[in-house]
Amino acid sequence: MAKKEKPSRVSGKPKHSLDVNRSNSKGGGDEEGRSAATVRRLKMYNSRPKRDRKGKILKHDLQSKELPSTRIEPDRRWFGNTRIVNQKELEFFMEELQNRLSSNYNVILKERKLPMSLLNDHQKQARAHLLDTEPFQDAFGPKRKRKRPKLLALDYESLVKTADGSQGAFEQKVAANTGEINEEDGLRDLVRHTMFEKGQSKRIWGELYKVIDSSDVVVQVLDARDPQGTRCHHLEKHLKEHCRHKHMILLLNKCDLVPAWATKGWLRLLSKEYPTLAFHASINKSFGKGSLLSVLRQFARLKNDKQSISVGFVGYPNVGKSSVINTLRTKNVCKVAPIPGETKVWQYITLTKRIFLIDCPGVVYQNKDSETDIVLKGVVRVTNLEDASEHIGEVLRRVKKEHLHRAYKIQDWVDDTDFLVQLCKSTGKLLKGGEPDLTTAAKMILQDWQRGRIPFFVSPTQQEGDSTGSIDEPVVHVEDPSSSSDRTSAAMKAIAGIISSQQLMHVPEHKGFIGDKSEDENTEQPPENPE
Ligand SMILES: Nc1nc2c(ncn2[C@@H]2O[C@H](COP(=O)(O)OP(=O)(O)OP(=O)(O)O)[C@@H](O)[C@H]2O)c(=O)[nH]1
Repeated sequence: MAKKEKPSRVSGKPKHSLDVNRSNSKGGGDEEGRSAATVRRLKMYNSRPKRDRKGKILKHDLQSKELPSTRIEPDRRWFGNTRIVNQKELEFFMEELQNRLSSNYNVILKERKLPMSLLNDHQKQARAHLLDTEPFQDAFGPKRKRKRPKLLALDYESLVKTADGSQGAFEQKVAANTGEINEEDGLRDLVRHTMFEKGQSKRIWGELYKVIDSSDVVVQVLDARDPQGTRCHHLEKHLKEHCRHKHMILLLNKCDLVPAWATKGWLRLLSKEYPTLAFHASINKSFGKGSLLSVLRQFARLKNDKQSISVGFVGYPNVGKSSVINTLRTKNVCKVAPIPGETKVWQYITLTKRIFLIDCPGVVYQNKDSETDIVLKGVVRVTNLEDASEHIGEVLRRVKKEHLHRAYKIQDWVDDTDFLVQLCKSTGKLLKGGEPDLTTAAKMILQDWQRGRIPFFVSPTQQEGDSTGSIDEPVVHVEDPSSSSDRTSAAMKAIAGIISSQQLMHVPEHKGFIGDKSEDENTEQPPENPE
C-alpha cells in the first residue's frame, strides 16, 4: 500500500519535487513544478512488485491478495478493437442478450459498443411467410398497401406478341447503326464486329468512365484534321447530364498538319460550345503548351477547396492523347505509337503537386461511319486490314492531285487500281512473276494518311456558314452556380482570356499547305483540301 503522505508545511513551499501537496494552480507561485496529479502518477510507476530470489512476486500494490500472482500474456489482440469468438460463444451471447432484451426491467447501457447488427442478423434472414394469408381488402382493395407488379403481358399470347414486336424494333435499330440492312450473307457483319469495332468494347468504355469519374477537368483531344469526326457527342451529353460540376475543354491536336487558317476557323467555331485550344504535341517543338498549362492552373485555382485536381485526357484512338501528356511533362511518360490502341488501360501521371493527369485508351462511339471512314479516322491498325485497296478510292477522292503527285510522283491515273499499279511499279512492290502487290501499296498509302504525310483536312468553312472571321468571346461554362464567387469568376475570366489570346497567336501549319491564299478558295466538294 502507498505510504501516507506527509501534510504540507503551513508556511513556505514544499521542498521535495515528489511532494503531492504542491499547488495545481497555474497562476500560482509554483508554476514550474509538477502538479499533484503528475506526482501521483509518477509515484505509481515507481511501485514495483517485491519478488523473492527466484523472481516470484511476494507483494505488489496492485496485486489482489486472494488471487495467486499472475502475469498477463502479451498479445496483439489486446490492442485491436476486434475479437474472434467461436460460434458457441456467439450463440451463448445472443441468447443472453435476447433474455436481457426481453425483460422490461433490464436496460442495456452502451448499446453502441455491442455488435448489435451481428446479433440481430437472424431477424433479417427470417423465413418468408409463404403460407400466411392476408385479407382481400389489404391485397386488392382500394386501400391496398402492396405495390401492383408491372406485368409485360396478361397472358402468354400477348407476351409472344410483345416479344416479336420488340425484336423487330431491335433488329431495325441495329441495322440502322451498322447501315447493313441489305447484307444477305452476314459475312460483312462478322468482319465489322471483329475489326471495325475497335475502341467500342465494354472494357474500353469502362476505362473511359473510370477516367471521367476520377477527373475534375476532362480534356477531349480532337484531331485538327477532322475535329467533328473525332468528337464524341455522347460523352459531352453524358457530362452535361450527369456531371455538371466537371469542366470540359476541347484540344485541337496535330494542328501542325493543317493550314493555320483552318485551325483558327475551328477554334472560332468550337469555342462557341466549349473552351478550345490548339495544340501541337512535340517534346521539343510544341505549340499551345503554355496556354494549356495556364488553363489547367486556373482550374486548379478554381477548385482550391481540393488538395489536387485530376485532368482526364479522352478522345478517339490515335489523336495524340499520350503525346499531349508527354509534351506537358517534357518527358516520355506515356507510350506513344503511330498505331491506334497503344494505350490499353488508364494511367495516372503527376504534373505538379496540385495537378494530376490521366491518360485514357482511345474510345469510339458507335455511329454511322462506314468502314472506310473508320480506317481514315485512324481507328483501325492498317496492318490488320485484309483488303486495304478498297479504301484507296476514297483517299484519292479526298486528296488533291497535286499533293498525291508530290508524295508519290505519279502524274495521272484512271482509277484507284491504276494508281496502285503505277505506285507498285515505281516503288518495286511486285509479287512473283512481276504481278503488282496492290495490298502492300494500299497499306503504304493508308499508313502515310494516318501519319499525316498526305496533306488532308476537313474545312471549318462548311460548318461555319457565313462566318465573318471575327473572334467571339469563348464560352466558359460555370456548371456549379453554388461555387460562383469572385474567385470563380476571376478564374473563368482568366481562362477565357487565355483562349482568346491563343486565337490571335501565330499557329504552326503544314508545309504542304503554305501558299494557300484564303479559305474562300476552298469551296469544292468535299472541301477537305484548300489548294
Ligand atoms: N504531326 C503530329 N503528330 C502527332 C501529334 N500528336 C501526336 N502525334 C502522333 O500521333 C500518333 C499517335 O499518338 P498517341 O499519343 O499514341 O495517340 P493516343 O491518342 O494516345 O492513341 P491511343 O493509344 O490509341 O489512345 C503518334 O505517332 C504521334 O507521334 C501532333 O501534334 N502532330
